[in-house]
Amino acid sequence: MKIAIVGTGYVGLVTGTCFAEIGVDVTCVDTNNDKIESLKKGIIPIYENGLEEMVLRNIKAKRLKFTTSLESCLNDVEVIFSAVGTPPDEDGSADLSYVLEVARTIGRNMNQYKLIVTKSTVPVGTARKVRAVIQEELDKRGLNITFDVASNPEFLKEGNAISDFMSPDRVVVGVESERAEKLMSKLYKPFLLNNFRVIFMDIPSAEMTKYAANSMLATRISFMNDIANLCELVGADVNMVRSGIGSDTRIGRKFLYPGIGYGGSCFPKDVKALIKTAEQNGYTMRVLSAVEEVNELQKGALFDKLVKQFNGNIEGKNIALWGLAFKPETDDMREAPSLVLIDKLLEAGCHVRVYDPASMEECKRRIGDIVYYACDMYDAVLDADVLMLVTEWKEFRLPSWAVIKKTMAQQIVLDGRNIYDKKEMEEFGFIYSCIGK
Ligand SMILES: NC(=O)C1=CN([C@@H]2O[C@H](COP(=O)(O)OP(=O)(O)OC[C@H]3O[C@@H](n4cnc5c(N)ncnc54)[C@H](O)[C@@H]3O)[C@@H](O)[C@H]2O)C=CC1
Ligand SMILES: O=C(O)[C@H]1O[C@H](OP(=O)(O)OP(=O)(O)OC[C@H]2O[C@@H](n3ccc(=O)[nH]c3=O)[C@H](O)[C@@H]2O)[C@H](O)[C@@H](O)[C@@H]1O
Repeated sequence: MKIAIVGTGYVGLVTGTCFAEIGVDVTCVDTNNDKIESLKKGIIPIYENGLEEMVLRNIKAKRLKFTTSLESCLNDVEVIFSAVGTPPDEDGSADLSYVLEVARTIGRNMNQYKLIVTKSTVPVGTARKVRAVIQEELDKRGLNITFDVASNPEFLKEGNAISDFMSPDRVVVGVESERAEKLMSKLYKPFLLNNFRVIFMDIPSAEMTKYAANSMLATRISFMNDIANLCELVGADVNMVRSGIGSDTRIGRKFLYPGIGYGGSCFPKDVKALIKTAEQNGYTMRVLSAVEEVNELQKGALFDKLVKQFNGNIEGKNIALWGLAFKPETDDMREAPSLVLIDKLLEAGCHVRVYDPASMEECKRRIGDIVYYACDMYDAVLDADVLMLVTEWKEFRLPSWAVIKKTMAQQIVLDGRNIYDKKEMEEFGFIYSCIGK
């Protein structure tokens, strides 16, 4: 089977490579020429565990190709997945210009049946717009060609993308025709041979499912951050509370970790977009507005602890930051809480030394040389008054505290991800504070 994937970002590249891995003939398309030239050589533009080997293997097997021209491969393929970006518009709603541009190119160039699948996260009604744009282009060309549109939102997590895609909890597919349903079943069957978990539904429900899923996960995080903040005030330990409530199977253990707020390219943008969709339909998403508000405040949690620790006198303090990415196992810094923290620290006159195993280049690209980029985690804490743990990378979990203690000017650790043990840290001689304890 031959398919095209348009957009070779986190989602498109993983989708294309995973389909190639199960034997599909895949052409990945992107308008970014540099990206495509690198990919042709097997150099991948993102940090994602296991992806590079898989890309190289499938290029070698000639199942994975890259091009900047959708036109050139369009009439060779039956199914086109669109995985281009849907960034937030100025008012928070999803910007559909890339999605509709892809639809227009398809309408202008297709000569026989196509199934056009939207994988990007898009608001309800987008598939209808995609269909209308393609039809408009076909009408201009005076052609009467049958085509289907489908919605197949993606639920992979960065850092775990390949395994999420290869063995998903479920695949959600919105379709309008039997032909489309058959094609999508055929494509996903190899991933789910012994336990077929493709949930077929109407297209608006599939589009809505994606926003509801991300919003539910964001809600759990903000709820736990609220609980954590209250735990601190009343003398409870949120880690205990988390384990106490998480063992109720109705609640479950996942996504209950308090921290310094959720970031990334999706939770912030998708929560905003759903609030906007409701607004456009005369409804108010009260819970989600609170989720957003709690998250914005939570990004300041470590800074507030720092201010409290020094009774407001933080000017000139040396602060070491471990972690920059919005979560471990990725170099992605979109909406990363670290950026908000760095801003606050610099504005207050602190000196900031940072270290992240994967995001140093990305951070330089975003903020330049306004902070010191340490060569490793130990270099970052040199003469530091305070160490702030921002992203819970594995290599930060069991550091050599004896070395760190000697290196730091003052022994203060503020843990934004609750990965250290308070008692142990105090025994080592550190002043230690985390979230919700
Ligand atoms: N990043 C993630 O973990 C997840 C993202 N999503 C959704 O998937 C969509 C894509 O997200 P990412 O992969 O993170 O975006 P990205 O920004 O990493 O990649 C998008 C790619 O599309 C390309 N592009 C834009 N217009 C194009 C066009 N007309 N033709 C060909 N290529 C074009 C861009 O050059 C870019 O390489 C978004 O809607 C996002 O919300 C869904 C699940 C997970
Ligand atoms: O639509 C998307 O793009 C994706 O968004 C999230 O995936 P991702 O953003 O890659 O990362 P997560 O692991 O969900 O983490 C998001 C943020 O929440 C924070 N988080 C997560 C879990 C938790 O318990 N506590 C918490 O603060 C993380 O630190 C991170 O900043 C969803 O988990 C994916 O299912 C979805 O496909």
